Amino acid sequence: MKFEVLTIFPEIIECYIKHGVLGKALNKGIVEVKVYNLRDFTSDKHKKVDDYPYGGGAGMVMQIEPFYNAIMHLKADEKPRKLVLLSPQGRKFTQKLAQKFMEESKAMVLICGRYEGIDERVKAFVDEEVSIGDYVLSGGELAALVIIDSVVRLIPGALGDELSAVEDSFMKGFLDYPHYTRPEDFKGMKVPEVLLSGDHKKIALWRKRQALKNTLKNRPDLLKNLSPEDMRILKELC
Ligand SMILES: COc1cc(COC(=O)c2cn[nH]c2)cc(-c2cccnc2)c1
Repeated sequence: MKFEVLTIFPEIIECYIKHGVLGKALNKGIVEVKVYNLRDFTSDKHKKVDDYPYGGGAGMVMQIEPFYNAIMHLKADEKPRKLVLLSPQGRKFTQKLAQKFMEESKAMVLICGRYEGIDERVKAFVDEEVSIGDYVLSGGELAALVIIDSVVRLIPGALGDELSAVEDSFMKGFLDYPHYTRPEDFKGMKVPEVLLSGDHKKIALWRKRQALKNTLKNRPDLLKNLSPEDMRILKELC
């Protein structure tokens, strides 16, 4: 899978992708990330990318020309790609959408805005407008990294044998169970006995109960389409 990122701060993306799971996936050749500086697609000596908003108002708006020039440059190879604009106004990004992007897109262009936003006419060249949450960031770069990270984790082989995205809690429709590791007793805070029992059936049941308990407490909105067994456990918790 290939990600092409349009941004005025390429170093934000380049720094992050060298580390962890993404770094390994890049080294394995499972994913490719190319970052383009929008200032390289300007036509003035000051490499201007923003201007005052028509109609007045606070702040600056990013101009269409650098985005247009960059998108036309990418499209010159005539390869299919999904163009995604990161914005607070976009449709909500979820694990389900990450799965859809991984399954359907061989290449994605992630378009990062800053300032008060970008010229609305850029959207004529975009396939999707996506938000990672109900808050305003200083720029789309963090949102682009969230999308790259969550989609790459789903690519078969990206996580290696030790991890599996399929096991990720959101893939199962609820929050994760608690995790513990050594020491068994930290200043009197002990690891739950069941996890030391070696009884894998009991451990699995305990983990399911804990996951449902956490989900009921923090994200009841996720509790739908439960299996009869999960519903039974949930009823015990209520
Ligand atoms: C493309 O237009 C944008 C993009 C961004 C950066 O992205 C996010 O904030 C984001 C992406 N997913 N969830 C949030 C921010 C603004 C913006 C800034 C100030 C006031 N109002 C809007 C505009």
